[in-house]
Amino acid sequence: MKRKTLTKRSYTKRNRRASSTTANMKKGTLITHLQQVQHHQIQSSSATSAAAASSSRFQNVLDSDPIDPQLLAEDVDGKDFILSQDFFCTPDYITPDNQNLLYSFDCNKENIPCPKSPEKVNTVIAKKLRQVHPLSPTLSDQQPIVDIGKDNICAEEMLIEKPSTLETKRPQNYVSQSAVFLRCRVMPPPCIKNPYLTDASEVGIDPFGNQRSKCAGFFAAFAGGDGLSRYHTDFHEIQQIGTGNFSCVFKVLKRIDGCLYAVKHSTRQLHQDAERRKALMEVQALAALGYHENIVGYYSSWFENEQLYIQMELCDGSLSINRSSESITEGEALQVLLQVNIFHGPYKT
Ligand SMILES: Nc1ncnc2c1ncn2[C@@H]1O[C@H](COP(=O)(O)OP(=O)(O)OP(=O)(O)O)[C@@H](O)[C@H]1O
Repeated sequence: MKRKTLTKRSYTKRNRRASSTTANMKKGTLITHLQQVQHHQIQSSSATSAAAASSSRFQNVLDSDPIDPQLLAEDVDGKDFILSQDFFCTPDYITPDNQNLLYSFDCNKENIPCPKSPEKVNTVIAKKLRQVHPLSPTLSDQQPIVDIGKDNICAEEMLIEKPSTLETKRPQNYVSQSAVFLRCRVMPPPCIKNPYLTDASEVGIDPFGNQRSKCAGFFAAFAGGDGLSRYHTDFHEIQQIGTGNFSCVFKVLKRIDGCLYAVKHSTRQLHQDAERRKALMEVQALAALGYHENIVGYYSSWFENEQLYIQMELCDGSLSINRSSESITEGEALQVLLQVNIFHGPYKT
């Protein structure tokens, strides 16, 4: 950062040129420079009081302690000598950033009209939208209106229209900010390919498929009444792999971790508390059992659209015994019995 021998009130063009010259002078020309400055300060009829004081201080220094120009020239010669404000007893001012403004500002003139502050613009102000967490408690419908294109929900590029007294009319094509955030919240993320799974590619799904780019159409197909679907937000449904008495089971890809799971959900809506509690028993049993190689793994469960969803480990092949025509060996039969027995108590040999 440049430092200059610039007093606060010496913003005249002439003083600035002198100061600038001083700042640029670094080596071996001290005497010449001091004489020039002294001459300039004395001759200048338009010098300010601060400049005059500075000049007289400088004069005092020269008068009280005369310097042999020859000695000083020898001293200085060959050495880096920075002329600092310490020598001139002027304060250290850091170069202002907006010097252009100062150049055009002549402090010698009195009654300078104060520059007008920019008038408050009453028109629409375009502003970059701050990224706010969708669940932020500060969100409300009272916040500025967001104008977006139909399919463009990229929050950073959205323009906020500030309420204006002149513009009482809302544009036709607007949605509230909270609605936009809600829409962003439920937009499903891309399916991520899990690099730790060697057979992940066999799923055959474009992990960054086009489903996320057109969320409006996407949710029209899936969402329940409230437009939210955890199932479709978190999972990509691949195919149905089984049906039970009261449920159906789907092979799904979890978008965030790129792994395959089975999600089972009840086929009908569970309106009554008693129905829900009964359905939950399966979940609670699975959760309580914990991990066992012979028990299907349990991950999570939730109610959605009054249906119970259970996310489970995806088992190879079908658990249904639909091989009635095929004979099973005694060993296989024992294995099945063993696995079934786990649900009723520890197997003892
Ligand atoms: N985790 C899983 N992995 C692979 N396939 C599964 C899984 N869970 C269930 N299935 C398939 O879905 C079918 C039905 O599932 P499930 O056996 O849990 O239903 P159910 O208990 O018979 O039905 P309900 O719970 O409605 O009485 C199974 O026979 C099996 O083919």
